[in-house]
Parts: sequence; structure tokens; C-alpha cells
Amino acid sequence: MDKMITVTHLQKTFKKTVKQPGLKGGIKALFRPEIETFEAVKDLNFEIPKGEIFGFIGANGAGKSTTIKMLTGILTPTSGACLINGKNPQKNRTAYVKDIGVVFGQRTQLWWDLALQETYSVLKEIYGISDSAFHKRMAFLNEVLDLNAFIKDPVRTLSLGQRMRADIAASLLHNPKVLFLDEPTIGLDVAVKDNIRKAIKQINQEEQTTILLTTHDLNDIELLCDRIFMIDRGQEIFDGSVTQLKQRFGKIHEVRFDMTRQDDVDKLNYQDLFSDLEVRKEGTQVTVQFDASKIAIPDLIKFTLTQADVTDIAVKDADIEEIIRRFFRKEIENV
Ligand SMILES: Nc1ncnc2c1ncn2[C@@H]1O[C@H](COP(=O)(O)OP(=O)(O)OP(=O)(O)O)[C@@H](O)[C@H]1O
Repeated sequence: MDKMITVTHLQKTFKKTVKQPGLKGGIKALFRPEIETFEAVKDLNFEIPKGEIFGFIGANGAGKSTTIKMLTGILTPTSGACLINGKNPQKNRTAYVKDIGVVFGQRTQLWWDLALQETYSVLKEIYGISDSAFHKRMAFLNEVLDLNAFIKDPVRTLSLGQRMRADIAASLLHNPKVLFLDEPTIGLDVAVKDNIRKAIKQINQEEQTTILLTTHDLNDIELLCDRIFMIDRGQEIFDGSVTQLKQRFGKIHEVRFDMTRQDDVDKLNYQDLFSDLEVRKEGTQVTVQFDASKIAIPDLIKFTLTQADVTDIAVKDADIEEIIRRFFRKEIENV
């Protein structure tokens, strides 16, 4: 398969001035600053084939943004290299930006006061897109992202979900080969997240766009990513499929039941009906961790309610931080 992104021995070191506490420390830092180096990205190596949705995952501060900034040409690596569609993002900047689209979920690249369609017209000029190519492209993006209902509205009046769809369309207007999506479903409600995911999947399948996706949402990971690459403190800790991720780090869906009677808790046996789940009992609280592709939540809840007097139910999915904690717990256990 064709390689679209190649990252070799990529490193980024930041220099920070260390300031001792107090006025004396402040003055010393001013005249004789103590410089500390901090390795935000350490020796990353990966290859992404054309058309893959690559989940780039890590806890806060792991080094994801720093890596994306190097891949998009905003930051220069301290050492190592990245090659995207055969181009070096730092060297072939003008040619390179035509190959990539970037969406930051927390920030918009759209002009706040312009109507959405005017924004697209401006981008058309910036990218030098011909009239016919532009109309064809807009028709496709309208179909996938359903922009028509709000395309005449100023960006500032759009809901967060509409704005995200509008931002994704803007990043795809020039038909890039690679799309960088940073937290595309952040802050959206479940139904809207679902729409965005469907659109991302459709674009990837119809156009073979290579997508590098950063997300803290495990449903994004499960439903979208062909492959997961996890980093912690700038270093790779996992590279594999979602199935391998689950095998290695455990189940990611969790339901917690609060029960009135200890007796019920003691008698409760999920293995009667279900296989492949993990049950933890603590006093009158029972926590079940399971794989949602094998066990449906309503079945699990129905079974529990027929077996025990339940006062509270909480459905909670493990988050990235929890998965990484599990990773380090396992590492310690295996020492
Ligand atoms: N310009 C900079 N100068 C100094 N340190 C920096 C700079 N940019 C990032 N860092 C540090 O590098 C580390 C990695 O940051 P980065 O933003 O890449 O993490 P992240 O994985 O994207 O986190 P988040 O999920 O919170 O966005 C952090 O400890 C951060 O404080």
C-alpha cells in the first residue's frame, strides 16, 4: 500500500527558563537565567498508508499537538523528519499546504462575521480553485455534511455541531490528500457526534483521504479508527488495532449498579448469561466492565434488575487517561 505519512526519529525539545521562587529568584532568572530542556516528543516512528484513519491518542500533555504542529509545518523538529505525500512540511511549505486540511475542534478557521458561503468563496480564491471544480466540490460537501440549511448564516450564529461541519467542509475544499482532525467531536451531543463521525467515514471511504485523528473520545476511536497509535510523555506506548487495544488494556465500557441488599450482590452471577465481562463487587456496589460490541447495555441492565434491588445505575465509559493508567498498572504487574 502507498505510504502517505512517514515519521522517522521525530523529536522536539523545548527550552524553558526555570525561575526559583521569590523576588531573588525572579531577579536571578532575569540576569542569569537557568535554562532547562524539556523533551515533548521523543523518537517517534510511524508510517501511515494512504486512506487510513490513524487514531493519534494520548493523555493531556502527551505531545500530540507538538507532533501535529511538526507534521503540519508550524513547528520545526529538533531532530528527525516527517514526510507527507513525499514532501517535507518545513521545506515545501507552499506546495505542501495544498496537500493537507486541518481542523482544530476547539478553534475555528472560519471568519466569524462572514456568511458561511462567503467564507468558502474566499477560500476558493486563496486555494486558486476553478469555478467548475468549486461547484462540484461544494455539491459533494453539501451532500456529506448537510450544509445547506445554514450556508447563508454568519458563522457566529452557528451551533457548535454546525460549525464543526462547516469547518470540516472548509478544510476539504481544496481536496487535500491528508486531513488532520484534532478533537472533531469535542463538546457535541451524542446525535451530532454521530453525524460528524458518519461524514468523516464517508469522506475517507469515497475519497481515500488519509486522516490523522486526535481524540479523547473512545467512541470516536472505536467507530472510526483503523489503527491506534498511543503516546505518553512524547513516546510511543502502543501501535495496533482497536481490537488489540481492548485485548491489551481491558474493556472500555462500564456500568455501575448500587444495590440495597448485600445478599443480592453476593448471589449475582453474570456468567449465567454473559461471557467475557469483568465484575467488581465493593460492598453494595457492583461494577461491570464489558465490550459493547458483544454485550448490549439494555440486556445487562435488564438482567441485573431481575436479580437485584437496584437503587442507582451509572453508565460510564473508560477514558483515555483511565486506559493509560491501566497500561502503567499492567507494566508494573509484569515487572
Ligand atoms: N512552546 C512550548 N514551550 C514549552 N513547552 C511546551 C511548548 N508547547 C508544548 N509544551 C509542553 O510539551 C508537552 C506536550 O504538549 P502538547 O501540547 O503537545 O500535548 P498534547 O498531547 O497535545 O496535550 P492536550 O491533549 O492537552 O492538547 C507539555 O508538557 C507542554 O507543556
